[in-house]
Amino acid sequence: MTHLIAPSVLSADFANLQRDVEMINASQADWFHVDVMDGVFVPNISFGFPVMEAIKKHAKKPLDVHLMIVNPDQYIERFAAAGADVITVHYEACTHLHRTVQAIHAAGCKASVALNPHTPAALLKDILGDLDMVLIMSVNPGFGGQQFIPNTLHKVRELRAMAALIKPDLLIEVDGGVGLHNTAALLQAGANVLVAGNAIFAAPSPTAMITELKQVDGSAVQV
Ligand SMILES: O=C(CO)[C@@H](O)[C@H](O)COP(=O)(O)O
Ligand SMILES: [Fe+2]
Repeated sequence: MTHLIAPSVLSADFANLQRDVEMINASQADWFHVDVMDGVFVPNISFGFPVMEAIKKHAKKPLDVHLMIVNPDQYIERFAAAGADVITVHYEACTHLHRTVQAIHAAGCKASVALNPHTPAALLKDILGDLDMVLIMSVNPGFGGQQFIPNTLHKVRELRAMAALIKPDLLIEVDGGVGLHNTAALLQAGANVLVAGNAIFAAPSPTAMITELKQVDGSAVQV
């Protein structure tokens, strides 16, 4: 499988949301990355169900929903009903993570767990076999446009090695500060889903940037 590109709608122009959704539909992007922030788990509030439903109404590609909220269990079914295809919950927000993952699957979605920059990949060992994806945060969650934390590369490599034994087809998504400068290295380390917000929406041509990110070949890079 070649890698997937998931533009982060958080960086879109919300006053022209339909235009930006159509741009992603017509581009080589694979998923819509939808960042939900509650102002408690992270120091920012983004949007909730009405905006997500508006995105879903026009989106022709899967919705990859990144829940930066406390008590995600309370809302799994509603996010599934609002059109989520992949649901990511944070390791740091779930006391009974196995139960949460089961609830995501029962709601008909792919299940994914996100790790904050300080959370070791090894903590997922006993649940990896139940996951479809792991999201590695390469910035502290809460805002778009932040700088990539370099230790992420090491963490992706470590997780890919762990997954080789337990879950070889695991998707590894990297989220935060991703752009043309680090895409090849991330692919080489073992990532296969890349979220990009600022790199795409601040580019002179977002569509062309998506094509460029999609065409990066990680095989030739040494990291
Ligand atoms: O989850 C988050 C931030 O918490 C991300 O999805 C960002 O929205 C990515 O934006 P860039 O760092 O690529 O600008
Ligand atoms: Fe995100």
